[in-house]
Amino acid sequence: MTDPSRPSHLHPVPDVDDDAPATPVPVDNPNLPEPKVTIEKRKPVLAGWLTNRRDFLATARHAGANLGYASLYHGVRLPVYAGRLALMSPRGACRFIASTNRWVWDREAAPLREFAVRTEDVEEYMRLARLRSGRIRLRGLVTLVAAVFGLGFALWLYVLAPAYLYAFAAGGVLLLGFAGQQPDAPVVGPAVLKTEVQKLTGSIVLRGLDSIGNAKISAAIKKGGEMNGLRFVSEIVRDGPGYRADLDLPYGVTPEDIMEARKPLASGLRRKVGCVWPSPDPSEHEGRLILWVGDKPMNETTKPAWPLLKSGQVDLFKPVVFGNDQRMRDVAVTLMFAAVVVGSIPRMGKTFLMRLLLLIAALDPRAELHAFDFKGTGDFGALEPVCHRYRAGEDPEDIAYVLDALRELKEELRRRAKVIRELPRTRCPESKVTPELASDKSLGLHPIVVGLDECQVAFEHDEHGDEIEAICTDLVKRGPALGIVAMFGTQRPDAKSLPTGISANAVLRFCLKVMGQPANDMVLGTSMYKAGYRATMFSRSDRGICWMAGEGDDPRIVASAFVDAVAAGQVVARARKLREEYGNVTGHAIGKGPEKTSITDILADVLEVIPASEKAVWCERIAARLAALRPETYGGWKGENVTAALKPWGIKPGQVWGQTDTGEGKNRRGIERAAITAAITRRDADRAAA
Ligand SMILES: Nc1ncnc2c1ncn2[C@@H]1O[C@H](COP(=O)(O)OP(=O)(O)OP(=O)(O)O)[C@@H](O)[C@H]1O
Repeated sequence: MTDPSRPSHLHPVPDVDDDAPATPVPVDNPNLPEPKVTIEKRKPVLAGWLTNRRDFLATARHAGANLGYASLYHGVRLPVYAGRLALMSPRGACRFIASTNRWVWDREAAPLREFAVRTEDVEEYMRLARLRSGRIRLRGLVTLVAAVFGLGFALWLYVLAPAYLYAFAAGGVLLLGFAGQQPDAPVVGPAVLKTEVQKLTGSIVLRGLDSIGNAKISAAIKKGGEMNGLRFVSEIVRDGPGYRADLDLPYGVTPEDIMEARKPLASGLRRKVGCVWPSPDPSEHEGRLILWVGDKPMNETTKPAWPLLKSGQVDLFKPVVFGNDQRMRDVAVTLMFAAVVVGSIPRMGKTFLMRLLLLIAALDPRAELHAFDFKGTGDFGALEPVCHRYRAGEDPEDIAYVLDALRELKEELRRRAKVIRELPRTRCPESKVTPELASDKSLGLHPIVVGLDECQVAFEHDEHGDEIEAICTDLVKRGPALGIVAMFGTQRPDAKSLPTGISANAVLRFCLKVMGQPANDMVLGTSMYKAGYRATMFSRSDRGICWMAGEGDDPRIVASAFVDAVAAGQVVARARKLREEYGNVTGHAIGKGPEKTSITDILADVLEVIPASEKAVWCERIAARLAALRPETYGGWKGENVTAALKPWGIKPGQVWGQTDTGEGKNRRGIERAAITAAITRRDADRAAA
């Protein structure tokens, strides 16, 4: 049992002998030295927006834009303003006469004089009366002189320059109209209506935290915080377009607990959820929370332009800026030594993000680009002038092209592994491609970047899906060390579209909006949803915003830069120039495709081996004839290979009567020539329509 008289810092050691009393051991040694480490944080001399060029430009641009807008707004309303002010000028004139009258007769001091009369203070009254007569004399004189001079000036203008007189008169009318406005309905209203965003204060933060329903936090707030470790560690400051609060959470509570409850937290803070971004502080302990609350939701904040849009070159071995975080600070990505997975529901910006990553690769003149778009809409079309291999579509010949290109890459993997194995340790100490090796053209170890958008189409292909998956898994596992970066984009992140060999081994993961935990964890990695990294929290308007995992310790939210097809074309034009100078314009960019090892046109080949004189031929015979026609492609084919290859074209084998080599009559599975010609007609018509 615990001895209540024992000080709390004395804890019993485990009993060795059950009968002997537990020996108390002091835990808090009074002589334990202090760590003597004081952490100092200097406040910036100048406000952040004054020292950061981008912030300064953003502020100036914002002010300039408001000014321009206000000029335009009021400019078009000038005639209306003039009319309304003219209408109000009689009231203004009356007010002017009345106030001049009050001033001349010193009416403002009347209450004082009345007071002196009421209190029968003769002396005070006499003093005020003297003051009044002096004032009336002076003010009357001033008014008279002003009236005489004004009239004289008007007459002088009337004689010498009547146009000026009218201008002065118009100005006077407008001034009188201005004075005649009703205070609650001014003629000239604001062009830009401003709604003040509430300042973030300590009590608002505590109110928000209290509302997430965490028992430890609520108890700590009730007790006054400090007892359970809850405290602000520095004052709340402006940080980019929002406020930042740094606080220690109660013992045992982690930032992930808060990140999981962003919505109730936003409700407690009375902000949109897109404004509220709790995160851990990687440089501090596990209980430190950085709460950043933006003035506007992230998707409504204007993003800075992509720094590489107009100029610049890339070294794929170094981090390259590709987007911004919630505070609009640059976020960089290092593509080298990574395999990349991008997942989201449709229309959230997955293809744009893949294209952006391919543009980054294009700007490294050493890199070889392979871009495959199975959606077939030509989203990667802008990249064609810099691609070594490029294909858009999912027709059999497109799949055949990609397969040939991937087979080449498989060979390339083998070759690279051999080159690296044979290099001396001094040149290649870590058995992986280094920037120096990548720049040595004689070794052929330049970066290769392969992007497959809507990769599920390829992986689920009836005939070649397994082979494509095997090669891609190899690219993901061995590729990074050998300088090959493979990127996979899918709008259906499940085990079939993103095979486990790929999803489990990818280093860089980008998850735009997804609908549930399985898809979230499939893209970001196991248990990410539970840890609070949830791409389900994004709304449909959060296009281009994703969780990025794999760069840095913790996943982070990034709004990827917006580069549309036109801008992509401009970047590619620049990249092409860089590549021409470096001497790296190859393959598709100069009209060359991969070496054909797969079937390109099975229909044409089958038709070639079934002469018009034969109505139908057994599948095994077609296989033998195809092998004779193109041994490199069809060598080793059997009847079932023919059946599988023709299946995507809707051609099914039927029973065909024929004779064996020994002259015996038999019924076997075969293909009708007419079915092939019909399929070719259908295909050609579809292509013409497309
Ligand atoms: N970084 C971004 N910032 C803002 N808007 C973006 C961004 N990226 C994409 N968008 C917008 O989102 C739309 C959809 O983008 P995209 O075509 O890349 O989606 P997707 O996820 O690939 O769709 P699908 O799965 O149908 O191919 C684009 O038309 C674009 O306007």
